[in-house]
Amino acid sequence: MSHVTVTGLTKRFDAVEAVSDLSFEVTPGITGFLGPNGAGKTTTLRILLGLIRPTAGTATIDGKRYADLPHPRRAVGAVLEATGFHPGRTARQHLLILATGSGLPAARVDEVLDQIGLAADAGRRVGGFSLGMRQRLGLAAALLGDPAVLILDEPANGLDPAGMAWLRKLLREQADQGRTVLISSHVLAEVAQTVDRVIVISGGRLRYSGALDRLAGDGLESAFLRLTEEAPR
Ligand SMILES: Nc1ncnc2c1ncn2[C@@H]1O[C@H](COP(=O)(O)OP(=O)(O)OP(=O)(O)O)[C@@H](O)[C@H]1O
Repeated sequence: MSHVTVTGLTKRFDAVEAVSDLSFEVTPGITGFLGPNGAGKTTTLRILLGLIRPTAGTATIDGKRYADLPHPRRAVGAVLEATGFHPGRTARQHLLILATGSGLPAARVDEVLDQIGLAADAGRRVGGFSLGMRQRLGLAAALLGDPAVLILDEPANGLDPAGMAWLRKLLREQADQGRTVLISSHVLAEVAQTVDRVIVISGGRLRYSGALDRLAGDGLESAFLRLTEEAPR
């Protein structure tokens, strides 16, 4: 059973403490990682994915830091904001380079293109893709290694209502297959239809971790505001 564990995590950027002694556990199913702008979500996810070092504490996937995972792309698939795609490459070329670099079979490329609904556009240059198509391509890249953990930073950005419904269905299928899915958002209402559990942070600190329906009593938006207002930094 794959799990993500954050323990006593702190990250300081000069004078700013972006994350402060943060601890939580993410288990299989879909968990929303929520907080207002600047709450520390992206910083936490970047530490989890080994892109920046914490000042203190640990963030692990199945008990291992990202850098210590023997096959990172098979353990965790991630889509962070502003994923850079070379505009001159086609979607298929892009995925093939990633697959080859990670020792994954080339056959996975067409499987994920199909799964993500980009098969018909696989030969087009990414420079001509819409934001929603880029989001799909990012997801295709995350799914290449068939990982047990998916980490998605603001995956709904750029998706129209049909795209959102499609994303919800895809993530539910992943969770139903026993995967652990963590999705960040600064809008609770945006992910409320998608998630089972939520982790709410504000000012770099944990405000809530638990079932979504325990929050829903007094309305999701007001629960979110109550949890995240007056967060001391
Ligand atoms: N590289 C950096 N250098 C300096 N400060 C940073 C850096 N990265 C993040 N911060 C600061 O850390 C805090 C948390 O930022 P972070 O991007 O983690 O928040 P977030 O919850 O992802 O916000 P958003 O919803 O707006 O994306 C902010 O005050 C931000 O300005």
